[in-house]
Amino acid sequence: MQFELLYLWPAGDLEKFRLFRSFLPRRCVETPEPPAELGAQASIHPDSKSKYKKTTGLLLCFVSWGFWRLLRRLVIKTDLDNVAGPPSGSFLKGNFAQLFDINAWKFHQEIAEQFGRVVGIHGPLGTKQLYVFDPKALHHIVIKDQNIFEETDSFIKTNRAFLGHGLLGTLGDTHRRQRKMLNPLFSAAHMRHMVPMFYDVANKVHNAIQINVANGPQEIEILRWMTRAALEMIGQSGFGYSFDSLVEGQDVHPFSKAVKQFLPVSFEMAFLREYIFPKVVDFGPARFRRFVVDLIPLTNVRRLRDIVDVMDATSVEIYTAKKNALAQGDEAVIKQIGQGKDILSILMKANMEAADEDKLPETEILGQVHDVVRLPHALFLESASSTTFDFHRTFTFAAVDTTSNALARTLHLLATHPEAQETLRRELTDARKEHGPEIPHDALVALPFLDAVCRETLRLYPPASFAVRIARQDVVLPLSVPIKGKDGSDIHALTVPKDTKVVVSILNSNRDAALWGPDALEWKPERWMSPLPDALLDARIPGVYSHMMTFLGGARACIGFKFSQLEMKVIMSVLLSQFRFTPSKQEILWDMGIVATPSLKGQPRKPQLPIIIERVEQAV
Ligand code: HEM
Repeated sequence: MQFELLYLWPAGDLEKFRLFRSFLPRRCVETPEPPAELGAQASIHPDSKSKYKKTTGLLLCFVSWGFWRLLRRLVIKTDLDNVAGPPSGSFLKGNFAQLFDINAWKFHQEIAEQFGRVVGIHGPLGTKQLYVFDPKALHHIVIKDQNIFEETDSFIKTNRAFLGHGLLGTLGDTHRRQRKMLNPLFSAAHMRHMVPMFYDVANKVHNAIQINVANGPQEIEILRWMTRAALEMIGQSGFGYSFDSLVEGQDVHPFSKAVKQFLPVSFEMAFLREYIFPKVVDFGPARFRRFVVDLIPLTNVRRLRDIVDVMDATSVEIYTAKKNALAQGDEAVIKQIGQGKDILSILMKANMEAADEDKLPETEILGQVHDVVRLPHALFLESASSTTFDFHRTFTFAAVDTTSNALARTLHLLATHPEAQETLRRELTDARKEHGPEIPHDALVALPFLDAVCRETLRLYPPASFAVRIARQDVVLPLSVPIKGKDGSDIHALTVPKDTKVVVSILNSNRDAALWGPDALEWKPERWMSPLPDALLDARIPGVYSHMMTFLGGARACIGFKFSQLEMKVIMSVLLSQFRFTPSKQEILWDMGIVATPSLKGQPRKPQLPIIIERVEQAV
């Protein structure tokens, strides 16, 4: 088929037009160059009428097919039609806007209270979806039938576009291979090695705060410090790279700002991410997609592009520095790589030790910086980078926002629960008296109240409130407790049709009063100091962490959950033993987002958590 270009090009921008034309398939290159003055022009080939007819025919077929799919969806009944749920918010978006709003807390709570553990919700254009926190159904989704309930295309494709081919952007065998290689790095044994470095970072944060509060209590924006600390911890232990000196007044690494903005900006584009990106993300070569992205005038798209560029440039910088040091025979670096303690080193070490025939090609390690063929998915990442960079981006992104916001939440809760704060301080002070200021790994993880505070915070306030999966084939989803169908029947299991999206409600699973007891909505660290309710133990929640879904479960559970526990505990042991936290007078709102983030009521949304900090007298 021959294409004819009908162009409406801005006057005077001939260079851009030529670049655009160079991306077109060869058969389109006959496109005439526009007249010098450009402007709104139309060039229609005299023989083109029949071609337009063909095109119109094709378009009609496409629209009818879409219409048929839509009609089928509306007419053919499935088990999902019998599941009760809230009315649709709108035909175009279904319940999307209510579920994924930054203030969606109430909606999530209400649908759980009103409809129970399996809720029928509306997707865009009349599609049916499920919202689930029934324990047996969760077990099937994340463990038993995890190969059927996969991450959605939007999750995989957009993560791949923004973060590359790391764990968050891959499926199936590639994901399994990566997981197998990385799991040992997150074992309890390996975590021990990280403790001294974690203390080093925590002490620097302490020193920076100490300077501010030397003359009395001060209101300090603590989320910024938690983000800097979390980034530094993953930077050093993950990549042997220091992002930040953690000194007040010194410039924060641009990467730190980029990571902090990544999720809020992504969340603002949730609908686009979910329903539009997956359709366009594979279109044409990466350079072309990047060219198109540069033309899109939407502020959020530009912000996201710039954020991803910073993340990409930093990853390239880190990798290249190690690579060059290796090439020049820098003994210190080679020794460090030989020890294989950080993620990047593991990749490099594996390659150094592999037999010749098994060695990863340079392109896979160094990255096909301009190889747009091997990374056809890069949308924002013009420099289509390597697996190694992708690990870097994936981990910094996954590790920083989640843990820093969890830490900020914990400090905020302790500020609003002074008794719990004092109990914790006493426990930490005693331990420091016994073991010294850097409580060793085994003693630290065994502190019962510290552990209870972490668990309870991550139960009631999981940083990620939900995860979304899609059924790749028709599948039966059994339930622990039957639900009442709209027709009054008892439903023990549902046949979930292929392509149904399922929202796993981490939030409501963690707050299920039938399992946790009538005080499930209260923050009570003490609940972890006595045996947990039998109902909870019998329910067999499939989460990797303490009967909770906070870190999910199965093969795609959070790989860093022990890492995050340890860094939280180290930071809290240092800060709580020396500072007292009280709430700011400013009202804090927690935006649900992809990761729950604090901001100030009545002010333009900006992630921040002011908190009043003072030095504890006779701190140990
Ligand atoms: C409180 C802190 C954290 C929370 C609540 C959290 C939560 C989660 C959740 C819910 C998922 C599953 C996402 C999905 O499949 O939809 C996940 C995946 C992941 N997390 Fe975390 N995370 C935390 C900290 C960390 C840390 C510190 C790291 C790294 C050091 C990390 C690395 C990852 C990675 C790489 C994945 C993808 C795993 C895979 O698909 O195989 N996370 N996390």
